[in-house]
Amino acid sequence: MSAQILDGKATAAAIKSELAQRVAALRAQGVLPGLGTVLVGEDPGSQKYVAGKHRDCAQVGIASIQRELPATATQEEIEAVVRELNEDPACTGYIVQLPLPKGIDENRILELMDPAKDADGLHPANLGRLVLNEPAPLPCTPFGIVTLLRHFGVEINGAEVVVVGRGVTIGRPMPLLLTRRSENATVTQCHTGTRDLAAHLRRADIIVAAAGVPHLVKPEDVKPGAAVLDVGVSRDEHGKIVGDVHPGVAEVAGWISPNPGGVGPMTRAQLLVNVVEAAERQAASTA
Ligand SMILES: Nc1nc2c(c(=O)[nH]1)N[C@@H](CN(C=O)c1ccc(C(=O)N[C@@H](CCC(=O)O)C(=O)O)cc1)CN2
Repeated sequence: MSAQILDGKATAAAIKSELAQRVAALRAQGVLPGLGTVLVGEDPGSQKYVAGKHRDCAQVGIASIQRELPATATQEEIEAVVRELNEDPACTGYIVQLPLPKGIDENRILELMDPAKDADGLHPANLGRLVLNEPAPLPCTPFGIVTLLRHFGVEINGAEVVVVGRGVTIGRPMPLLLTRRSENATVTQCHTGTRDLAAHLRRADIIVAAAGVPHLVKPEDVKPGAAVLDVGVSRDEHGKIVGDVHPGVAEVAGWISPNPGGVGPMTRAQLLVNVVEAAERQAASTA
């Protein structure tokens, strides 16, 4: 039997149509949410993701502010753009597209952002608030995964979840979201140093595969009926996406997120949620 599809594209469309109404309400109060993006370099994947973010903004009525720098940009030049967006009143939230080119101190750039405008939830103060269980913008991909699972009624409460990966955008924050009382999952974090990944995967009710290793999760390593989220993005020689999950997993799993069309569109939708919520907070504080 084939797994049910965790359709991120359709779920994101529903989120965006609800957001369009909230943006219209903000505009009626004279508040115009504006998303800024900082893109450094010419990585085709990053260019595509940023373009998608601005397409989404246009759909829901959020203004777009785009800053692009060449791959040769210095730390100081990137920091100058970050300082400018911190001060720009038209920019109510923004992101710095990651990864930044080699040699750039990414953490220093994230630290420089105004945490009140951090639409990615990656500023150290916001990650700290997540650890402390305080309200904060949530990192978009983990937030999108939780929303997707909830939307399709996949049981998270009490589930054994295995997260594969330890990067700052997904692997590190994902267990923080899943172990909140509202989600109540038990999480095992695996990574390239994990000795017997298959043994962990076989016990999981939910697998979040975010290692960037093509077809790392194989059908024989998945518990029948498990929910499997494919976050990995590698490319074949034609530029086509190859995920972390082997296609044969669809015959064993109970739920599977397509890739593309699963977690990617949810990442973008949750970014807009963060932008709208920040604008709503700003509107409330000036009312
Ligand atoms: N500042 C950030 N940088 C990065 C993040 C992030 O959350 N914040 N996450 C990833 C990339 N990412 C977001 O920027 C992202 C990945 C994928 C998609 C997406 O819509 N994918 C489509 C397929 C697009 C394609 O064909 O390549 C899909 O899955 O259907 C959007 C955003 C790293 N950097």
